Amino acid sequence: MGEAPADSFLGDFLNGVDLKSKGQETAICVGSKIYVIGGADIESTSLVEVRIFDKSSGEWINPIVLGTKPKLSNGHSAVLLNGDRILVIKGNSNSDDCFWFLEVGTPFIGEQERTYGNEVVAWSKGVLGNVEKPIVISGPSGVGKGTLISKLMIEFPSMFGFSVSHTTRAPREKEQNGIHYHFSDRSVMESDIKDGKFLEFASVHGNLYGTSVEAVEVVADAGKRCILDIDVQGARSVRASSLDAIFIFISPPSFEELEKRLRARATETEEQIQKRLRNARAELEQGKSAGLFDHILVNDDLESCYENLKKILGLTEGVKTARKTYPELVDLPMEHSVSKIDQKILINCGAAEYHKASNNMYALDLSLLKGGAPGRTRGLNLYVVNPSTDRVNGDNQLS
Ligand SMILES: Nc1nc2c(ncn2[C@@H]2O[C@H](COP(=O)(O)OP(=O)(O)O)[C@@H](O)[C@H]2O)c(=O)[nH]1
Ligand SMILES: Nc1ncnc2c1ncn2[C@@H]1O[C@H](COP(=O)(O)OP(=O)(O)O)[C@@H](O)[C@H]1O
Repeated sequence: MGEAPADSFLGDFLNGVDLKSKGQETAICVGSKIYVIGGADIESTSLVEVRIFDKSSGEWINPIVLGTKPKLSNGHSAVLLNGDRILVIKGNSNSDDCFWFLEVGTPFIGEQERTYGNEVVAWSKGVLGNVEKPIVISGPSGVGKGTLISKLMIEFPSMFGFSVSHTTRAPREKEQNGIHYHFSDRSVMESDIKDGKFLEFASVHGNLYGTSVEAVEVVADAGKRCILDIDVQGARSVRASSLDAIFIFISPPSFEELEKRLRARATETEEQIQKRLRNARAELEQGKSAGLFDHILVNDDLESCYENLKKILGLTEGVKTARKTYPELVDLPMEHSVSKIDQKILINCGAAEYHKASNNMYALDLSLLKGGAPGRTRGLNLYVVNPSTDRVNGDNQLS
């Protein structure tokens, strides 16, 4: 327990201005709560601390803090967005590490608070620029998901990356750890799931499978479009998550053909084949669930199914490489001020001599934000503001 922040400290935002840069600590008011963000040891670049002052009870709360915490230098600004997350802009850092989001009231936070029965906040790193939507591919065992995905990865190596799942099942002969799956102990996987490291997980054919947050984010960090090969339960969980994806269900031409393929692959014992076939019937039913899959593809002739998959993904003749271009890095100085206009944040870096005269004012456009905790927050766009015309200059977009 401690004292409430001094009135002068809170004055501005209590008058309706939710911006405050105090160097070491910022305080943002959300409803009846004040979120105080700052380094405990401001002389070092310590990990940031978050405390909450509850105005109605007059008590301090130490929340459960999820996600990777940013290291704060002793200058940062904070802005409340949409009433459910706080944008924290670090001074003295460049644009691939200066934008962070502290989620305080998003659906993810609501879910976590129900799980923990405690006040929860979560950090999500902000990333400039965008990547195309991840692709979730589901379908019964033996339908040809892996075959279709390898064809895509071979034809478009720089465009797609595979989300490497964790599983407790034993590796097949040709499978490599870290490439096809992260083969894991059940106890380790269960403990990581408890720690919030997984985007989704499910028990499939008697084993535990799951997509870690990191598995998806490393692909996007590399500027690639992520492909997830997960079962229908996993697809449902991803639908409910912050990951905005395209959902494709692969269906067999007939149940007999599915059984034939599964047997011909010769990777499972008879008992495992029987289990997979039993589960296939339920999966084929669930694949038709309203609102779950955006596309259903029948994998009869492999080549024509692959052509249809490419069409769905917009891979017409001539498209061979990723469309993403990496944003230019920008250094933000320790001293800067921020103001919010609609979905844009104006960042004024002060003295013109610090930067080139034309580059000391930026606008951060947040209108296309995507993702969020437990993953990164993407879709941030940073523009140079031209001081002579005093408007956001779209031509100078840094991405
Ligand atoms: N929910 C979920 N399902 C997964 C994940 N990884 C793989 N699966 C699914 O688990 C099922 C079994 O996969 P696997 O053991 O590789 O066998 P296969 O489908 O017969 O090749 C398939 O339906 C996969 O789509 C995951 O991370 N999460
Ligand atoms: N359209 C197809 N026609 C015939 N065989 C196929 C077709 N698609 C895939 N296969 C074969 O079926 C088996 C199962 O395919 P796989 O990609 O491993 O399925 P999944 O990943 O969905 O379990 C493999 O031996 C594969 O070569």
